Amino acid sequence: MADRTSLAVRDLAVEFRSEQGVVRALDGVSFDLHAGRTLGVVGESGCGKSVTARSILRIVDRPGRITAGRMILDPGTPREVDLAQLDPESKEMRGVRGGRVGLIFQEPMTALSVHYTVGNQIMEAVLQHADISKAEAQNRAIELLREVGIPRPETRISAYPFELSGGLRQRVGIAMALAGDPEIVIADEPTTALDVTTQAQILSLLRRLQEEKNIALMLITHDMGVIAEMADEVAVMYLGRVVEFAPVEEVFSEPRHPYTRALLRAVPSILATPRQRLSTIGGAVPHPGARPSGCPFHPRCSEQLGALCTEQSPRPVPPGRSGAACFKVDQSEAVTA
Ligand SMILES: Nc1ncnc2c1ncn2[C@@H]1O[C@H](COP(=O)(O)OP(=O)(O)OP(=O)(O)O)[C@@H](O)[C@H]1O
Repeated sequence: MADRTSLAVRDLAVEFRSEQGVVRALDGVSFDLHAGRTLGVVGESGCGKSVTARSILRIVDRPGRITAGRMILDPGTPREVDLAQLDPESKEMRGVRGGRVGLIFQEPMTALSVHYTVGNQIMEAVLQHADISKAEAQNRAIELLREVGIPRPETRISAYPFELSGGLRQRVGIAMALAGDPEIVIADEPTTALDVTTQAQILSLLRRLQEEKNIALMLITHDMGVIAEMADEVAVMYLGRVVEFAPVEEVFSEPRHPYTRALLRAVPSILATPRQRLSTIGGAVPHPGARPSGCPFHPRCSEQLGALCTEQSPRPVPPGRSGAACFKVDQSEAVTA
């Protein structure tokens, strides 16, 4: 199948301004999402994963603001639109949110109300994006519940979310995300709140649905295990930047950025003995309001090259290409070129 780009994000910058100062949560983020493929977005807490997702859907919390960049949905087609230019409250953006782009939350109750049955809520979501009758929407809701593997969907549509287990609730969350027949689905830590067995089931469901519907999936996680299992390509984020981008095999077999290597060292290995301590990354992620000069990772980097890294900012990874924003990588690639 042709490699169709569903979304092209370029040089995206987001700032939160308050009396305490300006926090640059995203600092020139670029990547593409492709139909039928999964982009895994990984990084420690606070690196900008959720703000990236929320920017695409134009639901960044106040006082957050997109200050630069483009987010082109369906580039090069008659349906092309720059989401960064749309009014978040406009009809067009409401059609994108939950329609052309679906969102799966870590906690499904974020998307669900306790006051309505799951059937009513999915029907409502279907009706927002399709001009069909209520009876047709109800059939579609049952069909969606079946697609996400909910047993006896004809009776389950009458259940309230709190009557369902965490795993079934997340399946309903996925059904909600699919209600508008999206071409892109953004899943923000969709399995973090679940036990390991349920996590595996939900990931395999996501993979099956993605393949069947040729969805471009953006999967946000802090878990390298989830990345290994699900991603085709990986964007590693640090302090509001994509510091490495590569196909998943490359990220695991030859990680380029010192930060990616540190993340991989922090993953527990099945070969480790119970007493072997987990490697953790030294130091904490600085607050984006106090961004270090030069390469933002330099204060924690064991491989830094002195003034180059402390004073200058490495080039961002050009979208669509494998690479790392790192002077050491630039130097070693120059030597081998
Ligand atoms: N509502 C807000 N007000 C002020 N700053 C915010 C707000 N939301 C996010 N930020 C800033 O944006 C940065 C990135 O946040 P984001 O939630 O995208 O991180 P994340 O990588 O998704 O982390 P986590 O894994 O903990 O969800 C944060 O460090 C914070 O400084």
